[in-house]
Amino acid sequence: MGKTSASQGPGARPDPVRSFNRWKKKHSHKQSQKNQLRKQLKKPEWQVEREVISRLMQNYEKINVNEITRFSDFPLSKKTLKGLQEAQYRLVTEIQKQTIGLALQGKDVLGAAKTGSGKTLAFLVPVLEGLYRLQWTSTDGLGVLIISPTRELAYQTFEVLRKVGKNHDFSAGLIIGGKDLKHEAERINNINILVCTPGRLLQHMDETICFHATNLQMLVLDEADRILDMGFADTMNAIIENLPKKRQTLLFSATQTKSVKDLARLSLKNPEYVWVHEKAKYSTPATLEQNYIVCELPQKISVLYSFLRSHLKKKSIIFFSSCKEVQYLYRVFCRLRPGISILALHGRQQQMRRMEVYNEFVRKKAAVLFATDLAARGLDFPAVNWVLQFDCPEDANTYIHRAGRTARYKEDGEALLILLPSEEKGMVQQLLQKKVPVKEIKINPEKLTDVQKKLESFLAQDQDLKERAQRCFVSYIRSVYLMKDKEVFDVSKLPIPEYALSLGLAVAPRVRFLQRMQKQPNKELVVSQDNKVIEPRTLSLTNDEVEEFRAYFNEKMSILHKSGKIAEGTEYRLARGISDEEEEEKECEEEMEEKLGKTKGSQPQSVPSNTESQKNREVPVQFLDRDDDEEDDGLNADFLKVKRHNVFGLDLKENKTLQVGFVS
Ligand SMILES: Nc1ncnc2c1ncn2[C@@H]1O[C@H](COP(=O)(O)OP(=O)(O)OP(=O)(O)O)[C@@H](O)[C@H]1O
Repeated sequence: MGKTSASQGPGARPDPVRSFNRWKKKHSHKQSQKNQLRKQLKKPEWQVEREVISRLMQNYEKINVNEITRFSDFPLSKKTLKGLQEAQYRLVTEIQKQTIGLALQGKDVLGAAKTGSGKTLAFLVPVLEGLYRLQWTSTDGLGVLIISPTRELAYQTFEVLRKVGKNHDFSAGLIIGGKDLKHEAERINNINILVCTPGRLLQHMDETICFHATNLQMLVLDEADRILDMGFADTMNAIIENLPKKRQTLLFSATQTKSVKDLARLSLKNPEYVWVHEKAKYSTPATLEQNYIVCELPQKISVLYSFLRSHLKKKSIIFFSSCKEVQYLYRVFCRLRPGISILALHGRQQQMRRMEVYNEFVRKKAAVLFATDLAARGLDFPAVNWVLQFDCPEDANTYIHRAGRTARYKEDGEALLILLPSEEKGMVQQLLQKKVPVKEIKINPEKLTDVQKKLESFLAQDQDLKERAQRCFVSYIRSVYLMKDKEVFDVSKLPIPEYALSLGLAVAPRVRFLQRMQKQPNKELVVSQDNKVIEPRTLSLTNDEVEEFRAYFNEKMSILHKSGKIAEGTEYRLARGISDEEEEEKECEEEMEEKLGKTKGSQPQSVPSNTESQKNREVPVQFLDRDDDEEDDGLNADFLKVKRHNVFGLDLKENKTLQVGFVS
C-alpha cells in the first residue's frame, strides 16, 4: 500500500497545502471584488464632511445656554474640539458660554465681559467654525479679519489661533507692521484668517493692489474700546467702508462706553448684546484684591523701590503714564539693583524688542515689567501676582484694564494704585461709580527706603542718564497737563521742584508750557471788554482746549495714515500729545543689560561657573546677591501683614515729616 492509494481512497483527507491555496485564491478574489465595490461606493471626503457639517448645523438651533458647561457641549467640529483639548481648554467661561452659540447661529454679537474672562476664545471658536462650515480653502482668499488695537495683542491672538486652530487647514497671517509693506503684500493674498492692527490694514487696503476683502465672511473687532481710545475711529470707518456689507461681525470689549456703542451701530446689524457682568456687584474679577495708597509725588520712586524689595519672588507689572518715565526709571532701577529681574515695555521700542520683552516676561516666574498703557489692555501675561499703577490712570476704564493684567481666569491677584493727594478724591469717586472696590491702605514707613541720594549720584556720573531724567520729568508733567479730567489731574498742584529732586535732578528743567501757563492770570477774575466778569483761568487746560488738542492730533494722524506717511505706533504717541520734536533716541536696552552683565562678572562670589554667568547675562538684573533673596520672605510677609490688617502705621496725609525726608 502505497501513499497514493491511501490519499485517493474514499475516507482519504484532502491535501492541506492544495486546499489552502485554493481557499486563498478564492478569498483574495472576493476581497478585490469587495474593494472595487467599496471604491465605487466611497464618497469624496468633502462630501462626507458636508454631511457632518449639516448635522452640526442642525444642532445650532438646539443650543441651550443653560446646559453648556464644556466646549464639547457645543456642536463643534472635531478639529476645533481637538485643538481646544490639546490646549487644555475644556470648561467654558461665562462669556464663551453666552456668545459662542449666538455666533454659531450667524448672529452679530457685541460681547462685553470683565478683563481676563476669556473673550479671545469666545470669538476664535466661531471664526474657525465659520470657515469650516463653508469648507473654506486657501483659494477662497480672505475669509475672516480680526482687528486688534495693538501689535502685541494681535500677536497674542494669533498665537492662540495657531494653538486652537492647528488641526484645521486654513492659513492664518499676522499683519501688524514692523516689516516692510512689500514683504507683507506678497503674502497677504494667501491668508484666510488675518489678524491685524487697524492702521496697517488700512494701509494695505489703500496701497496693496491685489489685496481685497470681497469674500470676507466675518469681521472681529477685539478690544473695541481701546481701538477707539487710541484714536482709530476714522480708520475704522474707512476700513468698514471697504468691507462687504453681507458679513457677520463680532465686537468684543472689556468696558461698555458710548464710543463702543457708536462703533457697534456702525458695524453690526441687529446685534445680540451680551454683557455677562452687567449685574455683577463689581466690575473687576472677584479674585482681585484692590487697594490704593496716597503718596506725595516726590516719594513715589522710593515707594516703588520699597515695593519691589518687598516682592522679590513675585511677578509684577508697574504702569507709568509715559514712555520716557519707563525709559528713565527702568535704567535707574537696573542700577539700584533691587534684586529682581526688571524689563521694560513701551511704544518707542522696536517691534522685535517688544516681542522679546513680552516673551521674556511670560517665561519668567519672578520679574517686574515697567510698562506704559501699551500693556494695559488685552495682553495675557500668565501668573502675574501684582499690578502697581505708579501713575494715576486716565480714567476708571484704564484702571480696570491695567488691573486686569492680574487675577486672570480664576487666578488670584493684587492691584495697588498710587494716588497723589490731589488725585485721590476724584479718582476714588470714579472707581466706586464704576463698581471697582478699592480700599485705602497705608505705607509702613519703616519699610520705606529713600533712594533719592542714590539717584543724584547716578546722575552726577552719567550725562545720558541725566538727560533721560530731564525728559522723564517733562514727559510726566506734560502727561498730567494733557489729562482730560481736571477734577483728578491738576498740574498746578504738583510740587514741581521737589519732583525734580526726587528724580535725582539738582534743578527742575524748564517746561515751556508751564511757564506760558504761569504767565496767564491765575485765579484772578478777568474783566472782559464789555466789563463782564469772566471765569478765572486755572493753570490747567480747559476740557475744550484738551479736546481741541486731541482732535487736532487725531486729524493729523488720519491725514498721515491716508497718505501712508505714518509709522505704526506713532499714532498713539500723537494721540497722547507727545510731539515729534521729542523723537526717541535709539533703544539701548541690550547695551544696559550687557553693562549689568559685566558688573556682575566683576563679583566673583556670585558667578560660580561659566554657564551660570552666561545665564545671568541674559537678563538685565537677576537676583544679584543671595542676601536679597534671603531677606525677601521676611520683607514680603511684613508688607502683607501690615497691608491685610490695614495698620500701615504712619498716615502720610497727617505726617508730613516723611515727605520732607524724601525731598531734602
Ligand atoms: N475656557 C477656558 N479654560 C481655561 N482657560 C481659559 C479659558 N478661556 C480663557 N482662558 C484663559 O484665561 C486667560 C484670559 O483669557 P483672555 O485673554 O481671552 O481674556 P480677555 O477676556 O480677552 O481679557 P482682556 O479683557 O484683559 O483682554 C488666558 O490665559 C486664557 O488662556
